[in-house]
Amino acid sequence: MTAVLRTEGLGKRYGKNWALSECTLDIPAGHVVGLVGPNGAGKTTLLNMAAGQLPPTTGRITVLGGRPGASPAQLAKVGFVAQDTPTYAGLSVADHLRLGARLNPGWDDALARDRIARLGLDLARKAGKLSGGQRAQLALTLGVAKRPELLLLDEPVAALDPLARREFLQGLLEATVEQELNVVLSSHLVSDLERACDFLIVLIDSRVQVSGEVETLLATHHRLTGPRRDAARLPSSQHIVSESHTDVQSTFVVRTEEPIHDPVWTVSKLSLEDLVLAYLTKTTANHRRILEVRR
Ligand SMILES: Nc1ncnc2c1ncn2[C@@H]1O[C@H](COP(=O)(O)OP(=O)(O)OP(=O)(O)O)[C@@H](O)[C@H]1O
Repeated sequence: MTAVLRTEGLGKRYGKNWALSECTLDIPAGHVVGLVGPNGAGKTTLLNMAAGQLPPTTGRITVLGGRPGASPAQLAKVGFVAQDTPTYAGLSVADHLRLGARLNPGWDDALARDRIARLGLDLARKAGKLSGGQRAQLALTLGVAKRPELLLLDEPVAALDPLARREFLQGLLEATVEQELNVVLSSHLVSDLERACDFLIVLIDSRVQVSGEVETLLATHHRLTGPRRDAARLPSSQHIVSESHTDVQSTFVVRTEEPIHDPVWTVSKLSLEDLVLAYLTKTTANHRRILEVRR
């Protein structure tokens, strides 16, 4: 099966700074993928490259088997809703639908109108007069009605209130099932992604820290709590994601395919949020170490 998104050593540099580096990913079809990371992690950069709006500095990227933005057919396969919910302030909701119909060969007008009606949006209202959340919903409608095979959404729920967030993500889930749509959506909040996504990419400081199916990630990451122990004493099959110690106690988050038999540990499961936080903690600790060495 063709991968939805495949990257190999992908990187983007602005001047001396890498916005994304050494990014290697293989996302199979049939997923709602959450791309999570703090501000400035490189999420938008990756999505822009997948949409064909930004050329890579290094490496390779293919989307649905093709080069992003390489042809009208490739462009038609990918829907992209950028971070600032791109709509035209002076155009009405109906104008946006007409524009969508004119620009997209696979436009599904019935789907678009049905969605707008369900959202209770007034067709005559100018986009500039909609609330931020309503504009986000309009932008999503335009993305979905294009009937792409892959929909890329950059922070789609950032402007929405909690109820609208839930409705938006629910609507997205329905669309993915009804239309066999693949989705990659970014957020810096794991809680947004927890309900909607079944595949996760954690991007921190321009690098992919971990990626995989949520179920597999949760099954292979564990928290170990027990008497104080040095990290060097953990078996090599246990990859340490984060660690913290008091005088008497140690807590590790480890990634391992192997069962954990050592009786000194109390082993507990992680939530998706715990898992992401563990990677964040690791990166912050590394940062501190680098700064200390430089001083
Ligand atoms: N056009 C640009 N010129 C220079 N630097 C840029 C440019 N675009 C992005 N960057 C830098 O690249 C890094 C990654 O930015 P990016 O927008 O991809 O992050 P992000 O994860 O989407 O962040 P956010 O959650 O804040 O939107 C940041 O350090 C940013 O300052």
